[in-house]
Amino acid sequence: MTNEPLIELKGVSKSFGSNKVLDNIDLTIYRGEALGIIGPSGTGKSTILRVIAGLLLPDAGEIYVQGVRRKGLIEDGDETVGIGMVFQQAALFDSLTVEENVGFLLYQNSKMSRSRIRDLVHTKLEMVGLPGIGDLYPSELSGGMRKRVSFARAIMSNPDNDREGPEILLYDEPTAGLDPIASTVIEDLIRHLQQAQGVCSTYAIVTHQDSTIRRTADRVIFLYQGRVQWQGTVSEIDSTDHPLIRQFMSGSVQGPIQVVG
Ligand SMILES: Nc1ncnc2c1ncn2[C@@H]1O[C@H](COP(=O)(O)OP(=O)(O)OP(=O)(O)O)[C@@H](O)[C@H]1O
Repeated sequence: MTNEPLIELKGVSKSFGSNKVLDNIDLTIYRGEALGIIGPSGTGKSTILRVIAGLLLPDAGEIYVQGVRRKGLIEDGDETVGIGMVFQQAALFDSLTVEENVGFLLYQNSKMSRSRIRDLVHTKLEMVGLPGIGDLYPSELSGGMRKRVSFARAIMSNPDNDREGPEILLYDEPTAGLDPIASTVIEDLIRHLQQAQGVCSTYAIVTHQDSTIRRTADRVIFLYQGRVQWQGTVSEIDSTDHPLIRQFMSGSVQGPIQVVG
């Protein structure tokens, strides 16, 4: 990790109706950092990822990408840093092959030849450890394989735009619903992609899984009631006596976190 800010949120707030989900959040993600975002269900973790990704506008506050203030959504196309997002559900199109899913944006938005896109897709599938599955359909894959295909899609880029892949990847619960071994495969892959040259050396990851927090995050922030209530290193999760962290990590229903439902 460097001490160079890649993404900065300053005073960011977001409400849905009367539900204030993010409340004056300040957060910096540094280049090369692996940031874990944890907190109880419904506390705004996916929302903050979507704000960071530029998929959702905050109601108040500013977002800086490499020191430049972002003016709109990512679709406005003036982002200086490539940002990829891996959604909670793999969100693949069932009627398309793996290759068509991974290369979807290039097929839709570029004039690149089919064979060139195929080659790029092949490279990305190799990076996620799934060479040779381009002709299969999502229904023929396991849940873990579908997740890895969605990683391949997130790191696809158009080399004509002078980028080898996104610089920052945002993962929303990448190991949800996977057994412990499949989770380990995904956790290893996340670290492997971070070390692969030129691709997504920085990431933020939302997760509920203990092993994923410990194996994929360097620094962790704890969101609750719209605020960053705690932050520390992964090892400090075990040493802190902060009541929110102690309750959350022990899974106790007794404590300051209000149990909903
Ligand atoms: N598009 C939306 N419209 C209305 N409310 C929304 C919308 N998106 C999120 N919310 C609400 O914002 C709150 C935070 O949702 P969010 O998905 O960010 O939480 P989360 O911490 O990621 O939850 P989980 O851990 O259960 O996935 C929830 O109360 C949710 O119902």
